[in-house]
Amino acid sequence: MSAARGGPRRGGRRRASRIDPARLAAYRALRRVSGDDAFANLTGVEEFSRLEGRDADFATELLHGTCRLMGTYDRIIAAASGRRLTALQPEVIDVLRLGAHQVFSMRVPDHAAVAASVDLAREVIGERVTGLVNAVTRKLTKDSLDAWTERLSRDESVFEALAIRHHHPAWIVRSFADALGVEPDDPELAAALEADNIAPRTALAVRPGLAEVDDLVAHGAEPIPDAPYGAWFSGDPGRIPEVITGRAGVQDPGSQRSAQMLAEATAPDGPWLDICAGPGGKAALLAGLAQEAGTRLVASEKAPHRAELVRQALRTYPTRPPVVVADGTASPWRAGAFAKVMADVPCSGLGALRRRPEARWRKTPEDLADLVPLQRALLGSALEALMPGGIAAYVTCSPHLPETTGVVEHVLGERSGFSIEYEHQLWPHRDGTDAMFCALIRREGPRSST
Ligand SMILES: C[S@@+](CC[C@H](N)C(=O)[O-])C[C@H]1O[C@@H](n2cnc3c(N)ncnc32)[C@H](O)[C@@H]1O
Repeated sequence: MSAARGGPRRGGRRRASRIDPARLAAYRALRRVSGDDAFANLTGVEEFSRLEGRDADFATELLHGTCRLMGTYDRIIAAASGRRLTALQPEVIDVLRLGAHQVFSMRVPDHAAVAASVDLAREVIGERVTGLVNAVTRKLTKDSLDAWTERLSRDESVFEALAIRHHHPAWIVRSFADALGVEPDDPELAAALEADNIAPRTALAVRPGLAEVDDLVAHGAEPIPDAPYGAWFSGDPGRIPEVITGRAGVQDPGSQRSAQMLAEATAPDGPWLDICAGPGGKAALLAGLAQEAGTRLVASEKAPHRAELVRQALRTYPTRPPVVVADGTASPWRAGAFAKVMADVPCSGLGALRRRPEARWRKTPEDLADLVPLQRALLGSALEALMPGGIAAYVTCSPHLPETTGVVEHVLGERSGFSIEYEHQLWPHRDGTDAMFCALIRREGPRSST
């Protein structure tokens, strides 16, 4: 049995435990994700540090895949067990979730997935639950994932059915349909949802003036079309000298594009401001572009520890841009002092679901209740900081209309003398980027070109 098909190799020696280390580590990590609200990416790194090669790959796929499809697996487990999920012990649910992922989405033979789930249950919970785990996991193997989701979605509303088939909560399906402006039966909606089910490639961005894309290509990276500062990279970016020395960093091409759009817009002479700079990805790109344009960037961030990350991101520029700790909603800058302002506001993060396996199941529409007023206040403050003729970028890593065009319309509706010069929503399935929203908003006045 190959490791790819049957799971990780157990080695020839007899073990005290029948559980292979990869499944056990994946279970421990999943307990932290589902029980303690830990992040799967970070937890995986910690829990799998002692695993090597195939074991590490197997555990990572098992944890991330399980987290990504968790809501769907939960519905199937409830149906297969004939009980509400809340009637099951949390530890049992996690064993069954891992079993479901092996049965439905990994090349593990059914008998191996069932046996491994029963062994795991015995080891981490006790003999008394092995009968239940055996019966439910066996039942899962009776049908494919598609057959299960078709059956479970049959009597559901159109959005609920799409949610089950494409592994998202229904409110996010609705949100994407609204943002795309499509009916639920439009194939583009399915494509947008499916794009979230595929982990993105790692993208790097050089700091302008400190490194060239060719420097990254020399280490095996691949230039990204239409991203003058970006390159795709397979492998550990932490091993690239340009990343180690702060001359390049990891950054999605959608983020790169929003910084580039602001930098390339015409504006009067004057300094640039980033009012929500932490951890410093866009500030690092803007700082180099500002220097090339003969001006300087001021980076501002409310959280002191995130301001420190911005300082780290900017450390390699010979003329270090100032980093200040400030609440952007309190308009701490002199009104009209800046030619360009980046407002990359805190948001729901619905545009980066493909990056964080568990995120979609944690977010709720209620999260927006606090975010939208904050986003409005930050954009209002960004606009006040603009000099006549200056331009601001309002950016979210979300396509959710209330926090994208909804905020822009609200804020511009409250004041005169500003106009939208550009508005664009990127999508993973269309653009290969995170679903970043960017609006460029101009303050009326003369705009001599920089
Ligand atoms: C989406 S992140 C910015 C990402 C950053 N621009 C980058 O590219 O790395 C939003 C940031 O806004 C900060 N923030 C939240 N409330 C703020 C406020 N009232 N004033 C300034 N920054 C704030 C958060 O701490 C967070 O670092």
